[in-house]
Amino acid sequence: MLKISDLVKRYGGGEPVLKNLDLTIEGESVVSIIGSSGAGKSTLLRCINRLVEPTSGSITLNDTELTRLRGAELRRARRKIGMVFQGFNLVDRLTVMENVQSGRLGYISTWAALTRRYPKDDIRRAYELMERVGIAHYADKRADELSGGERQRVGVVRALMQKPEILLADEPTASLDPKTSEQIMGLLRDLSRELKLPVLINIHNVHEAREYTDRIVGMRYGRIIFDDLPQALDQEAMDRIYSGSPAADRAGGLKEAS
Ligand SMILES: Nc1ncnc2c1ncn2[C@@H]1O[C@H](COP(=O)(O)OP(=O)(O)OP(=O)(O)O)[C@@H](O)[C@H]1O
Repeated sequence: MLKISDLVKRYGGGEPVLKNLDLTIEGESVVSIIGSSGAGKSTLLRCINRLVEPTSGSITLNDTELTRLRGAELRRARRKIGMVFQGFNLVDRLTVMENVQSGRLGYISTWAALTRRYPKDDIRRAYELMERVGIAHYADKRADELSGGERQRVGVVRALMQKPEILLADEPTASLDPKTSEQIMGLLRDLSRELKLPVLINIHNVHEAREYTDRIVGMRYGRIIFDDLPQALDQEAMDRIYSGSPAADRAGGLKEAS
């Protein structure tokens, strides 16, 4: 379970961009965060894995209070948080298998990693996961020879190799065409169920949030102003979340979804 309490983030001396946020996510649910550009969605995700340092408040993942950790303890705790990125963040010149195994860095010795002598169990797990997401036949291909959807599948497998306790996805479909986007969203939803893994997705596409996630959290000016089932996201709620924002901010809104 992820529990965020009274989270505040202020960059420099300015206004807080996260204002006393409370959010709890239980296992096996896929939660999307929507909101206009600048609402604080990425900052929230980055506070969870401490890429951004919260100003105050607490974030607890299962029994570990992430906000208190420093140094080696923080590095250990970060391994429990899988991350999937908009731009995939693969190493292009490495193979799919090498990219996937980089999810085990921090678990295996530097020597094993440098000489590509991955433990047998890690190779078995990598093949199982690659098989599951349909990229096992690309194991020896260079990452830059794959399509966007295939690259994102590599990104997902790399994150799962960490055996994470939660998966955070920061705009995971923003670089993909609509059909591939839906496949990746469907995959994240199915993996969440199969692995009993909570997944938190920062997403601009409201249609995908409604179709593929169990719960939608709407942010505006650093606050959560909507937190409900997808079917509760009606026009009035959309207007509250997006009023005054450019149309592009509500990509795939209610009209396109219906
Ligand atoms: N490193 C930083 N230093 C200063 N201000 C920042 C920094 N990162 C983000 N901000 C500000 O914090 C606010 C929230 O940004 P954030 O990126 O979290 O929003 P977002 O909802 O993810 O937006 P988008 O959908 O455009 O990615 C914005 O006003 C942004 O300018």
